[in-house]
Amino acid sequence: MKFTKMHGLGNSYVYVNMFNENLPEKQLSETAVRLADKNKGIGSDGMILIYPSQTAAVKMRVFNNDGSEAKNCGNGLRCVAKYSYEHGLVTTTSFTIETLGGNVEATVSVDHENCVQSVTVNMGQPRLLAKEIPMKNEHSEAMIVNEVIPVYHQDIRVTAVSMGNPHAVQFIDSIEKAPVKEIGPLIEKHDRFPEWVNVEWVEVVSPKEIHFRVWERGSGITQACGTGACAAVVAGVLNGHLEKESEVTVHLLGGDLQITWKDDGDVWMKGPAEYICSGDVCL
Ligand SMILES: N[C@H](CCC[C@H](N)C(=O)O)C(=O)O
Repeated sequence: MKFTKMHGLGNSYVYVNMFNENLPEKQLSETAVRLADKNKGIGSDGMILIYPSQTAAVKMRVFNNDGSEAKNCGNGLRCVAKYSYEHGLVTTTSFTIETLGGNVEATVSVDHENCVQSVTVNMGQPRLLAKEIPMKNEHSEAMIVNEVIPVYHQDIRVTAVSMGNPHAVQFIDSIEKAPVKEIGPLIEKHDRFPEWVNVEWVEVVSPKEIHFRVWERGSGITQACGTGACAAVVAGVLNGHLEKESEVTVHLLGGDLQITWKDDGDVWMKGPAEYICSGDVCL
Protein backbone atom coordinates (compact mmCIF):
# COMPACT_ATOMS: atom_id res chain seq x y z
CA MET A 1 0.00 0.00 0.00
CA LYS A 2 1.28 3.46 -0.94
CA PHE A 3 1.53 6.03 1.88
CA THR A 4 2.70 9.59 2.46
CA LYS A 5 3.97 10.74 5.86
CA MET A 6 3.32 14.41 6.57
CA HIS A 7 3.33 16.65 9.62
CA GLY A 8 1.85 19.86 10.91
CA LEU A 9 4.26 21.34 13.48
CA GLY A 10 5.58 17.89 14.31
CA ASN A 11 2.11 16.30 14.66
CA SER A 12 2.71 13.58 12.12
CA TYR A 13 0.33 11.12 10.49
CA VAL A 14 0.62 8.42 7.83
CA TYR A 15 -1.66 9.51 5.00
CA VAL A 16 -3.32 7.07 2.61
CA ASN A 17 -4.94 8.26 -0.62
CA MET A 18 -8.14 6.20 -0.73
CA PHE A 19 -8.86 7.48 -4.23
CA ASN A 20 -6.24 4.86 -5.23
CA GLU A 21 -5.99 2.47 -2.24
CA ASN A 22 -8.64 0.23 -0.70
CA LEU A 23 -8.29 -0.56 3.03
CA PRO A 24 -11.19 -2.71 4.32
CA GLU A 25 -13.32 -0.86 6.91
CA LYS A 26 -12.87 -3.54 9.56
CA GLN A 27 -9.06 -3.31 9.30
CA LEU A 28 -8.76 0.48 9.66
CA SER A 29 -8.22 0.58 13.42
CA GLU A 30 -5.58 -2.16 13.50
CA THR A 31 -3.85 -0.66 10.45
CA ALA A 32 -3.60 2.71 12.22
CA VAL A 33 -1.97 1.05 15.24
CA ARG A 34 0.46 -0.84 13.00
CA LEU A 35 1.46 2.12 10.82
CA ALA A 36 1.89 4.43 13.82
CA ASP A 37 4.16 2.01 15.67
CA LYS A 38 7.75 3.34 15.56
CA ASN A 39 9.24 -0.16 15.84
CA LYS A 40 6.95 -2.32 13.73
CA GLY A 41 5.55 0.36 11.43
CA ILE A 42 6.35 3.77 10.02
CA GLY A 43 5.95 5.75 13.26
CA SER A 44 3.45 8.60 13.67
CA ASP A 45 0.69 10.04 15.88
CA GLY A 46 -1.83 8.10 13.81
CA MET A 47 -3.25 7.50 10.34
CA ILE A 48 -5.30 9.82 8.11
CA LEU A 49 -7.30 8.61 5.12
CA ILE A 50 -8.25 10.84 2.18
CA TYR A 51 -11.44 9.74 0.42
CA PRO A 52 -13.72 11.06 -2.34
CA SER A 53 -16.66 12.92 -0.82
CA GLN A 54 -20.33 13.38 -1.72
CA THR A 55 -20.55 16.75 0.09
CA ALA A 56 -17.07 18.26 -0.32
CA ALA A 57 -13.97 18.15 -2.53
CA VAL A 58 -12.38 15.43 -0.37
CA LYS A 59 -13.15 13.62 2.91
CA MET A 60 -10.73 13.16 5.81
CA ARG A 61 -10.86 10.36 8.41
CA VAL A 62 -8.48 10.43 11.38
CA PHE A 63 -7.25 7.50 13.50
CA ASN A 64 -5.17 7.98 16.64
CA ASN A 65 -2.19 5.74 17.37
CA ASP A 66 -4.37 3.62 19.67
CA GLY A 67 -6.66 2.87 16.72
CA SER A 68 -9.54 5.05 17.93
CA GLU A 69 -11.18 7.27 15.29
CA ALA A 70 -11.29 11.05 15.86
CA LYS A 71 -13.88 13.38 14.31
CA ASN A 72 -11.44 16.16 13.43
CA CYS A 73 -7.76 17.05 13.21
CA GLY A 74 -6.50 20.57 12.58
CA ASN A 75 -2.93 19.70 11.64
CA GLY A 76 -4.30 16.86 9.55
CA LEU A 77 -6.64 19.22 7.68
CA ARG A 78 -3.73 21.42 6.62
CA CYS A 79 -1.76 18.39 5.38
CA VAL A 80 -4.82 16.96 3.58
CA ALA A 81 -5.28 20.34 1.90
CA LYS A 82 -1.62 20.42 0.78
CA TYR A 83 -1.72 16.83 -0.47
CA SER A 84 -5.05 17.28 -2.26
CA TYR A 85 -3.86 20.42 -4.08
CA GLU A 86 -0.39 19.10 -5.03
CA HIS A 87 -1.71 15.69 -6.15
CA GLY A 88 -4.51 17.13 -8.28
CA LEU A 89 -7.41 15.87 -6.15
CA VAL A 90 -8.60 19.49 -6.26
CA THR A 91 -7.99 22.17 -8.92
CA THR A 92 -8.68 25.32 -6.90
CA THR A 93 -6.75 26.90 -4.02
CA SER A 94 -9.91 27.08 -1.87
CA PHE A 95 -12.06 23.99 -1.30
CA THR A 96 -14.16 22.15 1.26
CA ILE A 97 -12.98 19.17 3.27
CA GLU A 98 -15.52 16.80 4.86
CA THR A 99 -14.78 15.52 8.36
CA LEU A 100 -16.89 13.48 10.79
CA GLY A 101 -17.03 16.70 12.84
CA GLY A 102 -18.45 18.75 9.97
CA ASN A 103 -17.26 20.28 6.70
CA VAL A 104 -14.56 22.97 6.77
CA GLU A 105 -13.19 25.41 4.15
CA ALA A 106 -9.45 25.31 3.43
CA THR A 107 -7.34 27.75 1.39
CA VAL A 108 -3.78 26.87 0.38
CA SER A 109 -1.04 29.49 -0.10
CA VAL A 110 1.36 28.43 -2.85
CA ASP A 111 4.88 29.58 -3.83
CA HIS A 112 6.27 30.33 -7.28
CA GLU A 113 6.64 26.58 -7.91
CA ASN A 114 2.96 25.98 -7.03
CA CYS A 115 4.00 24.22 -3.82
CA VAL A 116 1.78 24.74 -0.76
CA GLN A 117 3.64 26.67 1.93
CA SER A 118 0.82 27.31 4.39
CA VAL A 119 -2.88 26.58 4.76
CA THR A 120 -5.70 28.62 6.27
CA VAL A 121 -8.76 26.71 7.49
CA ASN A 122 -12.13 28.03 8.61
CA MET A 123 -12.73 25.46 11.34
CA GLY A 124 -16.33 26.57 11.83
CA GLN A 125 -18.10 27.25 15.10
CA PRO A 126 -16.96 25.74 18.42
CA ARG A 127 -19.58 23.68 20.21
CA LEU A 128 -19.84 24.75 23.85
CA LEU A 129 -22.85 23.08 25.47
CA ALA A 130 -22.05 20.15 27.80
CA LYS A 131 -24.13 17.76 25.65
CA GLU A 132 -22.16 18.86 22.53
CA ILE A 133 -18.68 18.22 23.99
CA PRO A 134 -19.93 15.60 25.14
CA MET A 135 -19.50 16.01 28.92
CA LYS A 136 -21.75 14.67 31.68
CA ASN A 137 -23.30 17.59 33.54
CA GLU A 138 -26.35 18.30 35.73
CA HIS A 139 -27.51 20.79 33.09
CA SER A 140 -26.79 19.39 29.60
CA GLU A 141 -27.42 22.78 27.98
CA ALA A 142 -24.84 24.53 30.20
CA MET A 143 -21.41 25.69 29.09
CA ILE A 144 -18.43 24.39 31.10
CA VAL A 145 -16.21 27.40 31.79
CA ASN A 146 -13.43 27.17 34.38
CA GLU A 147 -15.37 24.43 36.19
CA VAL A 148 -13.80 22.28 38.89
CA ILE A 149 -13.58 18.55 38.26
CA PRO A 150 -11.99 16.29 40.88
CA VAL A 151 -8.93 14.53 39.42
CA TYR A 152 -7.08 12.16 41.74
CA HIS A 153 -6.60 14.31 44.88
CA GLN A 154 -6.75 17.64 43.05
CA ASP A 155 -9.47 20.05 41.96
CA ILE A 156 -8.74 20.82 38.32
CA ARG A 157 -10.46 23.76 36.62
CA VAL A 158 -11.38 23.05 32.97
CA THR A 159 -13.16 24.83 30.13
CA ALA A 160 -14.75 22.37 27.69
CA VAL A 161 -14.78 23.11 23.94
CA SER A 162 -15.58 20.88 20.96
CA MET A 163 -14.10 21.57 17.52
CA GLY A 164 -15.83 18.45 16.28
CA ASN A 165 -13.64 16.62 18.78
CA PRO A 166 -13.67 17.22 22.55
CA HIS A 167 -11.14 19.35 24.47
CA ALA A 168 -10.67 20.14 28.17
CA VAL A 169 -8.59 23.32 28.51
CA GLN A 170 -6.82 24.43 31.70
CA PHE A 171 -4.99 27.70 32.40
CA ILE A 172 -1.61 27.61 34.19
CA ASP A 173 0.86 30.31 35.31
CA SER A 174 3.90 28.64 33.73
CA ILE A 175 3.61 26.18 30.82
CA GLU A 176 6.85 24.56 31.95
CA LYS A 177 5.00 23.33 35.05
CA ALA A 178 2.15 21.68 33.10
CA PRO A 179 1.80 18.12 34.50
CA VAL A 180 1.00 16.76 31.04
CA LYS A 181 2.04 13.14 31.45
CA GLU A 182 0.84 12.88 35.08
CA ILE A 183 -2.61 14.50 34.76
CA GLY A 184 -3.28 14.16 31.01
CA PRO A 185 -4.27 10.48 31.07
CA LEU A 186 -6.41 11.00 34.20
CA ILE A 187 -8.52 13.71 32.51
CA GLU A 188 -8.45 11.95 29.10
CA LYS A 189 -10.48 9.07 30.49
CA HIS A 190 -12.33 10.99 33.25
CA ASP A 191 -15.88 9.66 33.77
CA ARG A 192 -17.32 13.13 33.03
CA PHE A 193 -16.21 12.61 29.39
CA PRO A 194 -18.13 9.64 27.94
CA GLU A 195 -16.14 9.77 24.65
CA TRP A 196 -12.88 10.66 26.49
CA VAL A 197 -11.21 14.01 25.80
CA ASN A 198 -8.11 15.84 24.52
CA VAL A 199 -6.43 17.71 27.39
CA GLU A 200 -4.72 21.10 27.02
CA TRP A 201 -2.74 23.49 29.25
CA VAL A 202 -2.44 27.18 28.37
CA GLU A 203 -0.17 29.94 29.70
CA VAL A 204 -1.41 33.40 28.67
CA VAL A 205 1.50 35.69 27.69
CA SER A 206 -0.66 38.53 26.34
CA PRO A 207 -4.09 39.01 24.66
CA LYS A 208 -2.34 38.01 21.41
CA GLU A 209 0.00 35.23 22.57
CA ILE A 210 -0.29 31.96 24.49
CA HIS A 211 1.87 28.92 25.26
CA PHE A 212 0.22 25.52 24.82
CA ARG A 213 0.77 21.86 25.70
CA VAL A 214 -1.44 18.86 24.97
CA TRP A 215 -2.16 15.30 25.99
CA GLU A 216 -4.18 13.95 23.07
CA ARG A 217 -7.03 11.49 23.39
CA GLY A 218 -5.83 8.25 21.88
CA SER A 219 -2.29 9.48 21.12
CA GLY A 220 -0.80 10.93 24.32
CA ILE A 221 1.69 13.82 24.22
CA THR A 222 2.07 15.26 20.71
CA GLN A 223 4.12 18.17 19.37
CA ALA A 224 1.01 20.02 18.28
CA CYS A 225 -2.78 19.82 18.11
CA GLY A 226 -4.59 22.13 15.71
CA THR A 227 -8.09 21.54 17.03
CA GLY A 228 -6.64 21.88 20.54
CA ALA A 229 -5.09 25.24 19.66
CA CYS A 230 -8.49 26.41 18.38
CA ALA A 231 -10.15 25.16 21.58
CA ALA A 232 -7.49 26.96 23.66
CA VAL A 233 -8.21 30.32 22.01
CA VAL A 234 -11.97 29.86 22.43
CA ALA A 235 -11.45 28.97 26.10
CA GLY A 236 -9.15 31.99 26.46
CA VAL A 237 -11.90 34.31 25.20
CA LEU A 238 -14.55 32.65 27.39
CA ASN A 239 -12.31 33.18 30.43
CA GLY A 240 -11.56 36.83 29.58
CA HIS A 241 -7.86 36.32 28.75
CA LEU A 242 -8.19 36.80 24.96
CA GLU A 243 -10.52 38.71 22.62
CA LYS A 244 -12.59 37.81 19.59
CA GLU A 245 -11.35 39.12 16.24
CA SER A 246 -7.79 39.19 17.60
CA GLU A 247 -5.27 36.92 15.84
CA VAL A 248 -3.60 34.90 18.59
CA THR A 249 -0.16 33.31 18.18
CA VAL A 250 -0.28 29.88 19.81
CA HIS A 251 3.18 28.56 20.71
CA LEU A 252 3.06 24.74 20.57
CA LEU A 253 6.03 22.42 21.15
CA GLY A 254 6.40 21.96 17.38
CA GLY A 255 5.93 25.61 16.37
CA ASP A 256 3.33 28.37 16.05
CA LEU A 257 -0.24 28.55 14.77
CA GLN A 258 -2.26 31.72 14.16
CA ILE A 259 -5.80 31.33 15.50
CA THR A 260 -8.68 33.82 15.39
CA TRP A 261 -12.17 33.40 16.85
CA LYS A 262 -14.20 35.80 14.72
CA ASP A 263 -17.27 37.79 15.74
CA ASP A 264 -19.36 35.69 13.33
CA GLY A 265 -18.52 32.68 15.51
CA ASP A 266 -16.12 30.88 13.16
CA VAL A 267 -12.62 29.92 14.31
CA TRP A 268 -9.81 30.37 11.75
CA MET A 269 -6.49 28.52 11.86
CA LYS A 270 -3.37 29.30 9.79
CA GLY A 271 -0.18 27.24 9.76
CA PRO A 272 2.28 25.06 7.86
CA ALA A 273 1.98 21.55 6.39
CA GLU A 274 5.04 19.55 5.37
CA TYR A 275 5.94 16.32 3.59
CA ILE A 276 8.29 13.87 5.33
CA CYS A 277 8.40 10.87 3.00
CA SER A 278 6.31 8.56 0.85
CA GLY A 279 6.59 4.97 -0.23
CA ASP A 280 5.10 1.50 -0.10
CA VAL A 281 4.30 -0.35 3.12
CA CYS A 282 3.61 -4.08 3.49
CA LEU A 283 0.47 -4.78 5.56
N1 LIG B 1 -3.73 16.22 16.47
C1 LIG B 1 -5.05 16.57 16.01
C2 LIG B 1 -6.12 16.23 16.97
C3 LIG B 1 -6.44 14.81 16.90
C4 LIG B 1 -7.56 14.62 17.83
C5 LIG B 1 -7.59 13.23 18.39
N2 LIG B 1 -6.53 13.03 19.36
C6 LIG B 1 -8.95 13.02 19.02
O1 LIG B 1 -9.76 13.98 19.01
O2 LIG B 1 -9.18 11.91 19.44
C7 LIG B 1 -5.18 18.03 15.63
O3 LIG B 1 -4.20 18.57 15.10
O4 LIG B 1 -6.26 18.62 15.84
